[in-house]
Amino acid sequence: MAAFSYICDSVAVITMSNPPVNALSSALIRAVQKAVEEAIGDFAVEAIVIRGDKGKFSAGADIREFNRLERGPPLVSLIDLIEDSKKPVVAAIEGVALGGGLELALGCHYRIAHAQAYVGLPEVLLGLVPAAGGALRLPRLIGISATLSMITTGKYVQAREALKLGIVDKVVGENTVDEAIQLAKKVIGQPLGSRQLSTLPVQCPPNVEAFLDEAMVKVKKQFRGAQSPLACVEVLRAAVQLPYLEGKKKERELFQFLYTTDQTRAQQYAFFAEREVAKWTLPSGASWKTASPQPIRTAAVIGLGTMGRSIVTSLAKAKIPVIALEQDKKQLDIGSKAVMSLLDREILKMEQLGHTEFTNSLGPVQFTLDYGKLRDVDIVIEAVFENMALKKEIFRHLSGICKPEAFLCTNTSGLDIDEMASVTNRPQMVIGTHFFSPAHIMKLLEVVHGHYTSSTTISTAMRLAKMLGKVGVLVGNCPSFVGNRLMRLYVEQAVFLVEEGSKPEEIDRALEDFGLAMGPFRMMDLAGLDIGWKARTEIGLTGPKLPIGTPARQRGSKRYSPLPDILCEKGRFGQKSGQGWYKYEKSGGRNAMPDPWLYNFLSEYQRIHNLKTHYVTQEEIIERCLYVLINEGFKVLEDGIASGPEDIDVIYNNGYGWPKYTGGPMYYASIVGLPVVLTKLEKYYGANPDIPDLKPSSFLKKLVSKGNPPLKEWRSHLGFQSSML
Ligand SMILES: CCCCCCCCCCCCC/C=C/C(=O)SCCNC(=O)CCNC(=O)[C@H](O)C(C)(C)COP(=O)(O)OP(=O)(O)OC[C@H]1O[C@@H](n2cnc3c(N)ncnc32)[C@H](O)[C@@H]1OP(=O)(O)O
Repeated sequence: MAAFSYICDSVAVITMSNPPVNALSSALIRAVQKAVEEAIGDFAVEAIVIRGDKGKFSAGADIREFNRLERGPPLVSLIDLIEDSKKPVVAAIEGVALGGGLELALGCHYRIAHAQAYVGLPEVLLGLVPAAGGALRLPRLIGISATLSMITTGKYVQAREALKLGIVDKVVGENTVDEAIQLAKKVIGQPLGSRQLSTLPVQCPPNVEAFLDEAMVKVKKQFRGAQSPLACVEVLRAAVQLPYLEGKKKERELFQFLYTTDQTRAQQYAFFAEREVAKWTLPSGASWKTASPQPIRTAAVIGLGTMGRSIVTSLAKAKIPVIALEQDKKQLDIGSKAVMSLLDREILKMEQLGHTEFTNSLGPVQFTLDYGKLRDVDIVIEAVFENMALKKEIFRHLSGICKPEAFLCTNTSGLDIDEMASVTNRPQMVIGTHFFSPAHIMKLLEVVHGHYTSSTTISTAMRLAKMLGKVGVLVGNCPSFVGNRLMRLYVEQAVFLVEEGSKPEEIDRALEDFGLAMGPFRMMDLAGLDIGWKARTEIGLTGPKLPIGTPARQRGSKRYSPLPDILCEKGRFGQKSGQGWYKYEKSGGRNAMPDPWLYNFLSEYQRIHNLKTHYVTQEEIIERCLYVLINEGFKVLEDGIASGPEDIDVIYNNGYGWPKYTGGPMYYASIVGLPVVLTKLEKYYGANPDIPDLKPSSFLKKLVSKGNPPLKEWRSHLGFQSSML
């Protein structure tokens, strides 16, 4: 770890070095400070360039140091030292300048960026605000409105957009450091006043107070429950209302407050959990370290339904040439139009951001009816609808056509990977890749490891996730895998609560107030109630296969609610039919309105089934819906379907709209306290013995009996003998 300087003509070049991302640890800050002081004091130096080692400027403050007590020299004073320098300082930005890294660059008098570099202030994603002057300098450079959008979302901005916004002075295609040195030489001796951002006025829209009030309302709505986006608006208010130095105090105060909250701890946990799940290990000893992913130069997607289209789009966005196959001309025409329209939208989005090169860098898409075209692809992703017989037929076919080295993936949300693998000539190269809709936007990829799947296949699928900009989470093969297995119980619990007297909108509101992106009833209406109905009909839970005489509200010894089936029988499929749990302005409408028809229907249903209703509190809604999900999470761990609680949390944070500021369901359980979760589950199971999913899992009980250990120790209490991974 070092920040060393060399002098090129009269320009000192200071290199920040702290692999892998040059995070600004105490030691690095100290080293940079020393180097800057030396350069300022050196008569031979007339200008300074600051760069990051190994093609990365800096990913910001070292997050790993956040929880440590010892602290080095503050980043803020280093940045002030740079800005106050009488010798011009140029930031040469390659790779990333994020958080404290961008704040440091904003302290420099000039910024040059490589075209592929990204800048951003993502502190909000860690439950914090920029606090090293970033929220005060940026609005002085690019204005309140653009700063607001950047700091409340934490989005990363590519160099060309940064140039358009005015964050950087120049974008170069190569030799960023040399260009920075040239610029530094050119500006030697020029006045620096207008380049010292802290001395400039904030660029405000007219009536800035009203603008900020409105922003606060919007941000509250958009990031329901999250504290840091609100603090971001507050820090901008301080930038507007207070002189720079006073603003700095406020920035620090807000940071200090957020720094002690549960939310920031949860978000930091979520950040590291996302990185942790990439480091998969199997009980056999195979792991991300030892397995070698194979190159993916070309791909094919089979089926151009909703999922297939967006998977093709996702591959094209990742610049992977893709062949899209459909079974007949009509489906191919419909599918190809849909894909082209998705790609057009992506191009438009990128062009609006100033990425003119994007159009040319999409992977080419070829549409075909001919399986023969798949002969040479490296990977095939089957994305036809959930029908085992059809999927097997396709896999049998692929087995005979594709080159022996080709990997065969299935996009299924819960079917048996081994059954599909068994009909191929390469079961070790078959793997589940469960995408989430829309696949070109959602970050999660559940990578499902079958009994035969080789470690090379796993590492290739995990590499694919990374190439697509997604978080891949390795899970075992069981019905519905991890995400949907937990989700089914959560949704079922919500329906039971409606039977017991609650209303869909009350349940949705309670869970949305908790922070979930969408409550279960709005979610069911959006996804389409007919999908679950079809699946339940196929397995005989309802419909003609249901044995005559089966009690309406019981399957085996378990409670069952036929409510969703009855809604479907009445043609209420959700948004697509204009009616479901809610009513909509029209078929395909999105505006969910409570439906008086449903209230009457529910009263009648409760009367027919002789149900005693009770007042369901918000607390009961949250606890029953979430704890049943969490309980299943413990069972998933016990069954060896996920290797640790982090995997479940990453799945929920990235695929199910779980509020990241609670860390994920398992982290949330650890904060509530496992003894509390256990006691509540025992209470609810006692009151509802016909819902066995409320019966506390033995792993939860074990952890409580071991004294409620912290989440990071849970894995060590799991036996590997039952691992499905
Ligand atoms: C009592 C309170 C005190 C009050 C004091 C008040 C005064 C306050 C003043 C100071 C305030 C400081 C303000 C600054 C805050 C920040 O800067 S917060 C950090 C902001 N930065 C980020 O959030 C960046 C996060 N990182 C990323 O987005 C990505 O990692 C990347 C940089 C884009 C690289 O991506 P990729 O190539 O895909 O690699 P990854 O796998 O993600 O990461 C590689 C490894 O690097 C680790 N890492 C990444 N960023 C950091 C970081 N900032 N700190 C530490 N470590 C980081 C990551 O964990 C990976 O590690 P391994 O898994 O071990 O390989």
